[in-house]
Amino acid sequence: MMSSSVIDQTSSLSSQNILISSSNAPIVDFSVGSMPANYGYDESFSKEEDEDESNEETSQFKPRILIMGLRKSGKTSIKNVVFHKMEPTDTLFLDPTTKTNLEDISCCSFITFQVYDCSGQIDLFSDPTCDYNALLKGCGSLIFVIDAQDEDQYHDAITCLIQTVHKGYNINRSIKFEVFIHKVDGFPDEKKMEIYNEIQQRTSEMLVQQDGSDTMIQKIYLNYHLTSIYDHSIFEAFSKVVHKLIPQHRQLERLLDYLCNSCGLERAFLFDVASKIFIASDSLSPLDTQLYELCCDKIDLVLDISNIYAPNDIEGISSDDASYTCVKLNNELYLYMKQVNKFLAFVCVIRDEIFMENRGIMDYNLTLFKDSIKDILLAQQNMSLLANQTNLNQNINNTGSSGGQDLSQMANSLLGNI
Ligand SMILES: Nc1nc2c(ncn2[C@@H]2O[C@H](COP(=O)(O)OP(=O)(O)OP(=O)(O)O)[C@@H](O)[C@H]2O)c(=O)[nH]1
Repeated sequence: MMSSSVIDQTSSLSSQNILISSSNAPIVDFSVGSMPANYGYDESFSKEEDEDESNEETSQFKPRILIMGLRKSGKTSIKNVVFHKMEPTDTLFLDPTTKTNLEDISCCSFITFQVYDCSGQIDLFSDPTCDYNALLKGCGSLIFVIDAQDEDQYHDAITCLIQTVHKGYNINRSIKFEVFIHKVDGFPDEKKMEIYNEIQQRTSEMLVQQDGSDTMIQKIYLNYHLTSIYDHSIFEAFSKVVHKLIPQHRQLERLLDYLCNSCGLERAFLFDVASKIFIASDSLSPLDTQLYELCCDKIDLVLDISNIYAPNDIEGISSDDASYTCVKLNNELYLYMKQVNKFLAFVCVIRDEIFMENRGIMDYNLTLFKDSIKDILLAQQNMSLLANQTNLNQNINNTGSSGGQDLSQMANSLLGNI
């Protein structure tokens, strides 16, 4: 219904213009080990020689997401679809996970976190080979996946969730529990809401029952999402999980609010291009799922075009100031996309008459916006550096060894790239 014609591709469709010139892109310290190279992740960003060493040391400061759930609930599929661009239908052939996998995901400058994919085949809490204390201690968010298509297993899944919440909360009070009521594709909306309410109600009742009061349920952060890998709901839910782990999320939201107000935008997003997780969106109106899906499709379209014109060495989309892509929808709206840096893209929806009027203002404001993002990145890296320094000082105090050289190496690798 809303399809479209590309009215203004990047400056021209030569591969040089579509490709990001890495020399112009703001270079930041990313570790990208787990991401496929052809989704905009420049090897040269991550494969600096001494970076591995510093990544190892900084990895302990990355927020961690733990994915848990009963067997066959869809944990590995979620991870692969969101972070590895696996086609949903290919997940039908996935082997069962037999041990907990730790994976470093460094989607963009803001998200550097780790995902633990726990095996549903073994009970984490009774497995002697798994140090669940350490696992939960460093965990920022725990995603618990419940298979909504398997009504017979609801009870077991909820029992396991309650046990997990109890253990998790006792080990780490700040952990955020996110329940993915998964595989809801094919269900009508009423059925989805029915399952949602049922699971939420049963979980609350059992938590109160086990705890003997409602004290715990008032204190824990427990949130529910309806998800499926066959539509955008999994990306939306993961985005919401990630937002809570980004300390600068509110600042980014406010930046987008300013941009919407000053340029007359209907909606604005800051996307991680590779995963289509949106890092932030303006807070002026509630999230419109249809618009979000259109923006995701827009990213796919641009990546596809880029792949055609630069199939071998595609590393992203042009991030120079003059390049942007714009698609006119058949309802007087434009979808506008501009790469902010190697990993992040700004995507907005704007009315056509306002777009024509405000193009100059938009170009100017987007230049400022890109600079602000760079400042936020720098601030984040300084904070990581400070955290590392504190840790090193603690190590020095504990072991009596000198960590001065390590620290200066780390500082160079973190800040030298900006
Ligand atoms: N219909 C539907 N099927 C899904 C969805 N997500 C995953 N599946 C299917 O569920 C099955 C199990 O998925 P896995 O990702 O292997 O499940 P898991 O939780 O990692 O399983 P274990 O390795 O046993 O812990 C696969 O056949 C997937 O194709 C979904 O959103 N909708």
